[in-house]
Amino acid sequence: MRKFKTESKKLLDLMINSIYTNKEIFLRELISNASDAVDKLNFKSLTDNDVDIDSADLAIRVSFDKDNRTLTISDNGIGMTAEELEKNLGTIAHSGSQEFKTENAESQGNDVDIIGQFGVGFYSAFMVASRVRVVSRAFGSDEANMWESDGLEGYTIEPAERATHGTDVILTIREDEGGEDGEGFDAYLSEWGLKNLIKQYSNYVRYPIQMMVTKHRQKPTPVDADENYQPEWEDYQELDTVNSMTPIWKKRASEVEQKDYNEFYKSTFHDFEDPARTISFHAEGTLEYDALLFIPGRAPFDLYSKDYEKGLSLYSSNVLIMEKCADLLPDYFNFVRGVVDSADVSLNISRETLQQNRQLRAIAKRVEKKISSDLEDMRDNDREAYEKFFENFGRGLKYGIYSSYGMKADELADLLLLYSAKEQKMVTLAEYAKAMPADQKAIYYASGDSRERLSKMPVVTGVLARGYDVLLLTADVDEFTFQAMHSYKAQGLPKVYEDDAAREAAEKAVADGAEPETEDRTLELKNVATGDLDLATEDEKKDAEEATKENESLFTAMKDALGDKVEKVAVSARLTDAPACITTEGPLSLEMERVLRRDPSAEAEGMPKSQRVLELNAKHPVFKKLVSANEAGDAEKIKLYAGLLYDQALLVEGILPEDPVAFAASVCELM
Ligand SMILES: Nc1ncnc2c1ncn2[C@@H]1O[C@H](COP(=O)(O)OP(=O)(O)OP(=O)(O)O)[C@@H](O)[C@H]1O
Repeated sequence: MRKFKTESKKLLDLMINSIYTNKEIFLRELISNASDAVDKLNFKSLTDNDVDIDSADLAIRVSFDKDNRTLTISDNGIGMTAEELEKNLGTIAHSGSQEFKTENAESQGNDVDIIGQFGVGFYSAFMVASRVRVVSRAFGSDEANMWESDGLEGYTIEPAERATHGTDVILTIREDEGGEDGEGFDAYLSEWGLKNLIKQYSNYVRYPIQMMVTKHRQKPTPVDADENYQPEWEDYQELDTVNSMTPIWKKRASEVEQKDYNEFYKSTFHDFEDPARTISFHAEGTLEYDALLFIPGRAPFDLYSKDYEKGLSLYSSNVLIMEKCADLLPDYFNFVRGVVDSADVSLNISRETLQQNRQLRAIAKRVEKKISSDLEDMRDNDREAYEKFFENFGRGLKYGIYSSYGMKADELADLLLLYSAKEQKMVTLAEYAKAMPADQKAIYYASGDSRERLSKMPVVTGVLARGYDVLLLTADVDEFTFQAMHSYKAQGLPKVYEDDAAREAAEKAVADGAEPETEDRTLELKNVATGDLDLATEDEKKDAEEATKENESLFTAMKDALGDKVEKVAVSARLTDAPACITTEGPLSLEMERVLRRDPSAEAEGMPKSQRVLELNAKHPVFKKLVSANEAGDAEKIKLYAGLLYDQALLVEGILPEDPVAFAASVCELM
């Protein structure tokens, strides 16, 4: 017996016990070796006239013998001589494939897709096998040899028999340890287990991977069968190609029909609906790769659960490296499914991940750009589909802005759709800004749990009455997103001229045929129910100031009656028809307070409270009643009215009075 070199022994031990996290990948490694061997012979036949083979015959075969616990991976590739067996399999970390690649680097072109590079993959067989035999006959030689080892001390090489060129790798599979934590080795001796592994890791290997599979058929009806004959069925075995070979992402988009993409999507990503969009591209440069991405037509049920795993499948030379490579997708595009395939990425030795995150980052950046521009295209050219997309996945985009504290707003803000109270449909922020009257200075929004209710709220109707649109936000995350964004940079708005002379000059220029001037403007996002909207005209402001001055004692009395429910009571500059409304000062709006309160831990942690203001409409008859009660010194009435106005203003916002019984009693008392 020849002994493994000492270093090799250590390495072998490392291989078997630590390099791989997943034992099942041994099959991927052995099939990749077989594919390399076939590829090398194919390459030779293309470059050497003496090598006469029919490339249609090149194939890999997987078979098993349950009774003897053997699994065999055969190929009719280039094979190995005794010396090559010694060099390639006797020395760990010697890669004949890497050598082949280097030797043929110049003439190689696109005709080969050699997978091997480290010279270790073969030994992963010992993770599942107690003994490995390799029977090989080099192309052009009439001798065969067998390499054999138990993966511990050493190996033997002896003459053997093989009818034609190629290699059989015969594994004696370890005994199954059974039980829940057992190794499940028996799966490597079963048709479905092997088929699944081939499909999972080696589906796109360029050469057919054949296996005898069991099929079911109806037996022919006997000639003498009468009407009582019951059809009989039988199992039979047939050699089948298990892998689908050509990776669809390597084909040009123009060569593939959408229905084929749809089929691929559905079968690969287990969806029953067609994807909403298919994005395929080929990147060239320092890092060459193909990518095929899908935007699903519906949200998977677990998208917003913590079990949901984002990621794209990463392939290298048609072999699966990682099922879900999370680094390839930002969180807000976590719904995208697809594949990235690159022969250029530097794999780590177990071929389970990459050595360099820099490469992943470069791919991820490009992938993100492609997704964004595809979404923009859908938004601009197929609004109906985009609305559906946004319904499914918009929450993630909003959350992306919020969780990055607005840093991702530049990338994501234009992908948002929001409901316009004026247009009564979903609009983008750019569309909102474009439709604004020239004097509008901010983007207005209201936030609550139903569009219906919001559109009737006095703070909303007040702003609408001034001719300004209001966005009605109804999702939990909406207002948090808007606060994180703070503002939106609208591009190409009609220029606003501060002084008349400049405006007239510009108008004249346009009349003379010049293009109207445009400008970019940063618009603050303002909640119509918080702070000062600064919408009142000079006259309105003056009226409000006067009413405030004249009724100071009334406001003090009402504030005293309401206690710490409100920060203050004041004259409103935003109400038109309603007698009163609740607004807030500071960053926390009523709606945000309500969303935060839904978190059960909020109360215990000392929930921040919004600073509420009871605003009164000085033009409303109710106000006159308050004034006369105050003049009459009727403190009881002021208290009753203050409480009622406060509760009903909250009711309009969809917030129940803190003490509904007291509220009902007050209404009765008034009646
Ligand atoms: N079926 C085969 N036919 C011909 N040569 C083979 C076969 N399997 C392995 N070899 C040779 O043995 C060498 C070592 O194989 P091994 O799987 O350990 O490494 P590799 O494929 O070169 O690299 P990697 O570790 O990246 O898979 C290969 O480079 C190849 O030259």
